[in-house]
Amino acid sequence: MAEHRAVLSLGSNLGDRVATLDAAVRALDAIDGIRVLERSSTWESPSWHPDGEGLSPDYANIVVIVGTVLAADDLLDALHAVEDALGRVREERFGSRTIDIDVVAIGQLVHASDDLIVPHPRAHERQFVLQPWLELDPRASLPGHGPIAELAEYADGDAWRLA
Ligand SMILES: Nc1ncnc2c1ncn2[C@@H]1O[C@H](COP(=O)(O)OP(=O)(O)OP(=O)(O)O)[C@@H](O)[C@H]1O
Ligand SMILES: Nc1nc2c(c(=O)[nH]1)N=C(CO)CN2
Repeated sequence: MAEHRAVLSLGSNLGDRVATLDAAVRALDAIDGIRVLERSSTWESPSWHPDGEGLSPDYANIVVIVGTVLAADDLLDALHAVEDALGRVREERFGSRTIDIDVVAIGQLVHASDDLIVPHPRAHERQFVLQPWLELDPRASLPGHGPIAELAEYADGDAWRLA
């Protein structure tokens, strides 16, 4: 399969957040079929949860752009393997975690299987995704939602550069 570009969002709000993000980027790059092409700086934001913001420790988030020859569902499996290797425990939905890796977009693909929805259904409203992504690719657009520069003007919440 030809290589395509995928946008990934990585987040951590437990332990040494930046060290975990660094380890996740290295682990992604080490996978056969995935190459890390670009990495944003680290952004911090209050934890988002459907019940309210700031109920758990602040997150550190980055966006990474990878080139991959993996099919969408295989890419998700590879991300889960990295999460598992870095000690993620799957507990409650939207709960605290050492590492979370989401597929934000794969080129202009629109895809929905039982396990994977692309674009990510909440990415367009998350500053902790839009701000680091804007840093890497200010002209990017999210299929079905439009230019991320416009989405960032309306998205709720706050995110600030950590490093
Ligand atoms: N674009 C996507 N990226 C990652 N996981 C996805 C995506 N679409 C669907 N999923 C599914 O969502 C399930 C739950 O993922 P996860 O635990 O990361 O959710 P969450 O991080 O709590 O919430 P959110 O997805 O809002 O960040 C995964 O097992 C996966 O099958
Ligand atoms: N700020 C922020 N909040 C979150 C994040 C995240 O990456 N950043 N991930 C979550 C996983 O469901 C839930 N809440």
